[in-house]
Amino acid sequence: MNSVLGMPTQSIFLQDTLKTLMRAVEVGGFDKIVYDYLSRPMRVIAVSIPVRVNGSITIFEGYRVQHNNALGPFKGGIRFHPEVTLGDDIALATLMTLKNSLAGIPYGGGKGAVRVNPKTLKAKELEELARGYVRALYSALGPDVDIPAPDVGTNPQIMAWMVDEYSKIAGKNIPAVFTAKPIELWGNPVREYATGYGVIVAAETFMKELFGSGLSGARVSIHGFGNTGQWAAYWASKMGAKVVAVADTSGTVYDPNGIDVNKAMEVKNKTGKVIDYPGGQKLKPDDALYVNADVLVPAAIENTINASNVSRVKAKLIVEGANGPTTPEAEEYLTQHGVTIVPDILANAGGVIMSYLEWVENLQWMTWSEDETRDRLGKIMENNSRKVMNKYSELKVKNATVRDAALVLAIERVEKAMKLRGWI
Ligand SMILES: NC(=O)C1=CN([C@@H]2O[C@H](COP(=O)(O)OP(=O)(O)OC[C@H]3O[C@@H](n4cnc5c(N)ncnc54)[C@H](O)[C@@H]3O)[C@@H](O)[C@H]2O)C=CC1
Ligand SMILES: O=C(O)CCC(=O)C(=O)O
Repeated sequence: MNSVLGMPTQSIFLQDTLKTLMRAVEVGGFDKIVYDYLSRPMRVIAVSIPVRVNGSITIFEGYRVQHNNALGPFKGGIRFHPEVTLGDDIALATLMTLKNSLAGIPYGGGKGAVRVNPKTLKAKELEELARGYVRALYSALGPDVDIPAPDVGTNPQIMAWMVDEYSKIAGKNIPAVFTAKPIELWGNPVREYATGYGVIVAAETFMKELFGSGLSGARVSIHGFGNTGQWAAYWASKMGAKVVAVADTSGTVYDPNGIDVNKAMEVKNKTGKVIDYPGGQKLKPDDALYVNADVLVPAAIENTINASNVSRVKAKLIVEGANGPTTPEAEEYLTQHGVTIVPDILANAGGVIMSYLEWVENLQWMTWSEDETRDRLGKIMENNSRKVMNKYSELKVKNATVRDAALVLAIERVEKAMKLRGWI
């Protein structure tokens, strides 16, 4: 099957995700049935969404992959991207099941996608697409069924339109069905920066463990300068690191003396291009992966560090802000060369952990303060990083990776839930 409603299903990302999952199932000594469950989604819903674009109707394909709900409602973002495939969406939903399990939150995993370049749509058209997605999927969503949030190409404004559409159909306000909403519409201020913040708490914890000192004075390079990358840069700099490179599709800004992160964020939000930053050397987008840095944060998209470029990476610690940025071949090379990778399902879990806290607030119609929430999130990220490190030191398999340890912990929790439910 090459397409569903026109959306391609092929995905190197999915093949790699399944390869990595199989490896962890073997490392952890799990039964084959566990792989059989986790290597396929429980449900895939494909919908057509008609939207009037420039006066005529365009039909967009929308998807929601509900991967596994043994631990609770399906949970994960919605991606608007012109090249996303259904296979990519399945890979992302699989990672959500594992991420939510490792995070210790009461969620299964899901992910949505629409094959669209949101930058080509006018605001009204984007709103119609967001509302159309909810109308088409209404019966499959719900605060105790499936709770979406943003991912690449979506944002709090889109969540606001979505929660409004869902509430209109339901005939009452139901805030807890979407997370990462604007603050004025039942959101929590921490969610905006939660993913990047969590990446940096994980980086700090691993730096201390591996090198005996935290991020202070360390050189950090950030590839991808959207929600995850910008806030990772911000918190790295706040924790005393020197951010030497930041990159988006317009290029890399490199300054070995350190970039003014606030200025870079201001420029990016004004012109849409980080390359407009006044100062530093201007390099190609992928050069941020290769600069001299102690810590590299890939925060753009999957398959960024792969067999073709891995030998150029110089950092000794890679902290995955993006989902699936390192292919298995690249990871094997890096492991052999003494590089530690803090895997996506641990490193970028700050976003969904904060979504969970927002959901708990919404279910009770209450709010916590920003400081209280960030503190709670930081502690969860630090504890989970330590749990993974401990598991890593227990693994007796040759060439085991931190990713293996994280996945084994994640699989253990889902396996227990599936056993208790009588699924396996
Ligand atoms: N937003 C969130 O809360 C979470 C996001 N993630 C993951 O983080 C990654 C980034 O997501 P967001 O920051 O939300 O997306 P975003 O759309 O806000 O930002 C993506 C950034 O990557 C850049 N980019 C894309 N391709 C690039 C390339 N080839 N070279 C250099 N830069 C490139 C874009 O220019 C943009 O600056 C994705 O893998 C996403 O799944 C993971 C957990 C939560
Ligand atoms: O906050 C959420 O539910 C979305 C998180 C997400 O999509 C991710 O972690 O990749």
